[in-house]
Parts: sequence; structure tokens; C-alpha cells
Amino acid sequence: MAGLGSNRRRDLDEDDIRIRPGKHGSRPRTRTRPKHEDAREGRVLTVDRGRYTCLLEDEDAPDRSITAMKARELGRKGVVVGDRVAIVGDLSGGEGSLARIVRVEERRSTLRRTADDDDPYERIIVANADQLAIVTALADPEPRPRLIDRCLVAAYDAGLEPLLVLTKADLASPDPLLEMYGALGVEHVVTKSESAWDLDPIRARLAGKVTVFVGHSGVGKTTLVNELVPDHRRATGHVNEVTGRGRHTTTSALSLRLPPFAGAASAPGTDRGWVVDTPGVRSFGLNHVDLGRVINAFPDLAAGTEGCPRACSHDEPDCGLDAWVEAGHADPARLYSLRRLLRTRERDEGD
Ligand SMILES: Nc1nc2c(ncn2[C@@H]2O[C@H](COP(=O)(O)OP(=O)(O)OP(=O)(O)O)[C@@H](O)[C@H]2O)c(=O)[nH]1
Ligand SMILES: [Zn+2]
Repeated sequence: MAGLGSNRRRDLDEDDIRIRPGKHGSRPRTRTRPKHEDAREGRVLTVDRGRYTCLLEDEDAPDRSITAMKARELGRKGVVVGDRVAIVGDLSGGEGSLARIVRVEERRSTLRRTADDDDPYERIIVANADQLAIVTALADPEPRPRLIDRCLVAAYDAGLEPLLVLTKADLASPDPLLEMYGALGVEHVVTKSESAWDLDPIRARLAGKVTVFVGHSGVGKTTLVNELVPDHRRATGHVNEVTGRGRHTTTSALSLRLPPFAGAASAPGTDRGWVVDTPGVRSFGLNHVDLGRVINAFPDLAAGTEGCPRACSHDEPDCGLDAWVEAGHADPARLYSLRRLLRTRERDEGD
């Protein structure tokens, strides 16, 4: 599906969004390993009360899911969902087995949030993601543009490519919302759960990427994720089996590997992509966000900031961008959209 203003979007991809290299290209390079030469590489799928469910991604142990704890030597260093880690100890994955995470590889990206704008504690929700899927229902509940704007700011700040996922298209047209976001050049897909799903457009957007799904309660995120990853429930049941702990509501994100699909390039080993489901992400506090970085997602406007006063917020009377736009160098709708995003932190009532 064509994205909105996708030409413009292409331009900024080069500078701002990290392009994923090939199959093994995103793997952290092997560093000098003074200790734990026998450590295996894994990916953190979810976290539950100090226990990390990790997927071993070694050639000789493909797709083995194990439970691990943080080794004491990691100290206070956090381990989050999406982290690439080095693991030692009991890697059998058998019942009651517990391995140790001894190293966390450098992160390609970190998606953070604060509970609200005044919250001084920022939390990393997910490491090493490529894309932020902002799931919004077209009706029931009504779309909340302010919340979308906040998610967009968080995505731009984190260097993630935003993707608008508009659900419940059987209830309302996506056109008004698409018009509102057209100038931003955000990619989008439209879904509806009615009778036959057409999931190919969204699958094509997810292939080969790690995509974090966020959305307000009731927008249909769970319905969609279950459809995309039919093993979802079984996978989470498995986690409980392994840890031997009872069922409870987890607040951790959960990484799910997408199954192969016919429309994707089906070379063996092709990365089908990952969905990272995030229960409980209902607000997106932006306390940690440096709004000065948002303009980097607008290269057409960034080029016009030479006439700005020092430390210009780009939302003040002396900002040079008004003249830049008046001179015809950029679309006024783009400047309007940028300023709307820059003001999201002030307009937080109800979101
Ligand atoms: N009409 C319509 N209803 C849908 C669609 N997708 C989901 N729903 C319904 O919307 C309601 C909420 O869906 P969920 O998948 O539970 O939404 P959620 O975003 O996961 O919400 P929480 O579980 O509260 O976090 C359910 O009653 C779904 O059946 C759709 O495409 N069209
Ligand atoms: Zn300015």
C-alpha cells in the first residue's frame, strides 16, 4: 500500500531511520571476550519478575527458548525486551533450568516512555526495534489524534519509523485521519476484522523488521496481533510452563516472531519480522524526549533553520521557518504539522 507523501518520506529515511542491514548484519559484532567464551547469543523475548525468557539464536541451537536471570556481574545494568544478550549456564531449556545473562550487546535503538510528562523516571520499553506501529481504531473508540501525535514524537525521538495501523475500517472511513496525517508522510495500513482479513499489506510492512505495537485499550490491538501471530497464546502459555509460575497480568512487552507468509520474499532464513506487543502502554509521557530532535524527522524544514535564533524551538515568533515556507522552499502544511507535534507536551489533557 502506498504511503502518504512517500517520496518525501524516502528522503528522510536515509538520514534518520536506521536501515536494517541483511540477515546477519544487525547482529552485534563479536567483541573481545575475556570471559565467558562459551556464551551463546540470545534475544530477550519477555521479562517476568526478574526472569528473562530468551530465544537462543545460535546456529547449533536454533529457536530454543530458555529462562535466564541477570548475572551478578551485570550490576545495575538493565536488561529489557529486545536486548541481544550473551548467556551462560544451563541452556537446556528444561523445566526448572535457569541460565545467566552475562552481557548485554550495544542497542541499536531504545524506545522509552515516562508514565506521564511529569514523571521523572523513564523506562526503556523495548530495545533494538525498527518501527513503531501506532494502532488506532477508526471508530469505537474514536481516534485520539493527540495520542497519535505523542506516539509520533516518541518514534521520531527514538529513531523508529512510525506506522499508522488503522483498525475497524468496517465502522468508519480512514480518510479524515489520513488527511490529518498526510503532510507528515507517515506510512499507514488499514485493517478490519470483518469476515476475511486482508493482512498482506500489514505483513509486508512488518517483514524483516522489529515492530513495537502500541495502542489505547479497545482499539483492536490484541485481535490483530492474534491474527498475525496465531501461536501467540500458546507462546505465552509456554512462558508460564517454563517459569512454573501462575498466570498473572504481565506489564512487560512480549516479542513474537511472525510466521512465514506467502507474499514475502521466501529465501531460506529470511527474517520474517517480529511483533513486540506492549500491554499497558496507554499513555506516552514525553518527559524524556528532546523536542529539539523532532525536526530531524523533517529534513525539508531542517534545511531552513539557518535563519533561526540560537536554540530556536521552531515554535516562536523569530523562528526562521516561517520565512522559509513563505519563500516556497517547503509546504506550509509540513510546518503546521511540525508545530503541532512540538506542542504535544503542552496538550496532555486526557491523554
Ligand atoms: N468492528 C470491528 N470490531 C473490532 C475489530 N477489531 C477488533 N474489534 C473488536 O474491538 C474490541 C476490542 O478489541 P481488542 O483486540 O480486545 O482490543 P485491544 O486494543 O487489545 O484492547 P485491550 O484488550 O483492552 O488492550 C473487541 O470487541 C473486538 O472484537 C474490527 O476490525 N472491526
Ligand atoms: Zn526555528
